[in-house]
Amino acid sequence: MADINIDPIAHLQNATNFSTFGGNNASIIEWGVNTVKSLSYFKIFVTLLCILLAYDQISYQLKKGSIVGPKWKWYPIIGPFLESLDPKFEEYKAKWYSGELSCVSIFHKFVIIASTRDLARKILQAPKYVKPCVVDVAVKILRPCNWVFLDGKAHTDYRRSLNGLFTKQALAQYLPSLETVIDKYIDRFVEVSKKNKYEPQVYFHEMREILCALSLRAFCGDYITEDQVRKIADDYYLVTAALELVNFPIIIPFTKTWYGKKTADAAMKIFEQCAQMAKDHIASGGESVCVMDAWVKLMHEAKNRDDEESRLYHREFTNKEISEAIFTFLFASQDASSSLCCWIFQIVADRPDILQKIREEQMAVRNNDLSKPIDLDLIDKMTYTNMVIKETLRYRPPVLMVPYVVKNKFPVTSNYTAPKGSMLIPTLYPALHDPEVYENPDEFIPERWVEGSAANAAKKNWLVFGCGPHVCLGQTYVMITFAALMGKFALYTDFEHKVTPLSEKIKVFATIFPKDDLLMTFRRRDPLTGKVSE
Ligand code: HEM
Repeated sequence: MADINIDPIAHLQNATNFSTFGGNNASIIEWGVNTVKSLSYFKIFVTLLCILLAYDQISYQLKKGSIVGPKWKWYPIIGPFLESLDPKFEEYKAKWYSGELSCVSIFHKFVIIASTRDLARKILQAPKYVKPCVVDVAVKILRPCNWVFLDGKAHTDYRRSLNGLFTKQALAQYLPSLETVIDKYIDRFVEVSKKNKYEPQVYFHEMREILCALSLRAFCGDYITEDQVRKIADDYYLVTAALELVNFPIIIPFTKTWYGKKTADAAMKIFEQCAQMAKDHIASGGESVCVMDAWVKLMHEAKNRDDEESRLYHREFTNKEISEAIFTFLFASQDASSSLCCWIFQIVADRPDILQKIREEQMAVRNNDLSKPIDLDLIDKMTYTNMVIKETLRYRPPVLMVPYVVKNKFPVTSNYTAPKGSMLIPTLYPALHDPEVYENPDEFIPERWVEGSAANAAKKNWLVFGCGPHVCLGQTYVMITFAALMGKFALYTDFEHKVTPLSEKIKVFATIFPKDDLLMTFRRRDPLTGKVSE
């Protein structure tokens, strides 16, 4: 191969001409420059590559310290990047059970996975050292000024102003709209099955749609039209795809991230219009029936008060700000809630005894009076249905891990300090499958949640919704919505699940889903007689 002379580095020599180094130093520099000059581009490239590879390995070893992880970065620079494009639940699981702290390095990112209950809690409750970590492109899609990117006191203060929108009292106002959506989708699911001659078919997409419709009705009430709900529900998967863990950080037209941003912008535009309608409605003395109304009402009422709570609403939240916050609620809820929905229908359909108990409870809490609308009082009495929801969340926790980034060097254990800039991921699954707390953790046993049981007492293990300053804002909403949803579907439909070898296998798509995408049929059922009609 022909050597190519190095002219481009002539500037190095020029630099030495200005130096004030003594004789020895000058000759060393001269030697260095001459050596470099004698090299070809190819040799320089190879040398730089070797330095880069050595740096990559040494940096990995230093960060890894004593924790479990590959001895070397077997695939230099990229690490297990290709595997992370198609995450496998079994591989995650192997990682969690390989040690309480384990690591991988992908490109420049050093990732530490914490898999015990206590370490997960310690991290989630350490805002001094960590903050939630999102993929780079999330900032562009959710917009940099969005409240979810606030940290420390700014986050705590903003969060306090949102907590009021998801209290039980606030949620009670949204229940009538939710019941309307549930009724509509009961008809729809039966219709879809009927069209398919009651042959089992994939219901994964229908589950995502019903959850999106429920959320949008709860957040925006009737300000959002049916068509807008359908459009957002249809397109939302583009946002999920754009925010996958591994995605290109720059938005290039016609790529996944571009479609994701377009969808998010269109949804936020609709939410902005809804926010204005909510402001007009509350200003004219209207009742609060959705999250937007509740938010505007809190602002309205705060004008004449000066207590600590009211002071949180003393400023006017703009329509844009409200729309961005509402989008974060949708973003936080859509995948996790759809995951829960798929699993609960599959699990209950596969266990007719459990379905029967839910039905009996649903009739009992209504005193056999089916005209009774769902309210908080009714939900509070649904003890068994609630245990089934809790057990589904434990057995198949939608959120497996919550990525955080280390802001300041963090002594996670007495032997290991997580370096600044690394990604630190508390894992929720092992705490929820801890055999010391949950006997036979891989079995689905709703009864383990009876009042006074070991599972109920082990509050520290209940990490389904995280803990600490970023604990899930929507957890009570989830429990109430699913009690209403499961209750009505159990009463008014007869649903069957087709079990395949993939049904119990877990597919990771932001959250977790049955690998066969949930094959089901729904038939109409008379709640009083139990008669099923086609
Ligand atoms: C089954 C359904 C859901 C599950 C399993 C779930 C789980 C979680 C988890 C694990 C976190 C992170 C907590 C932490 O970092 O400590 C979180 C945060 C959050 N969730 Fe949920 N979630 C669900 C549904 C919802 C719904 C319906 C909403 C809508 C209101 C919601 C709103 C949020 C928000 C806004 C945050 C971020 C809170 C903050 O940073 O202050 N989630 N959720």
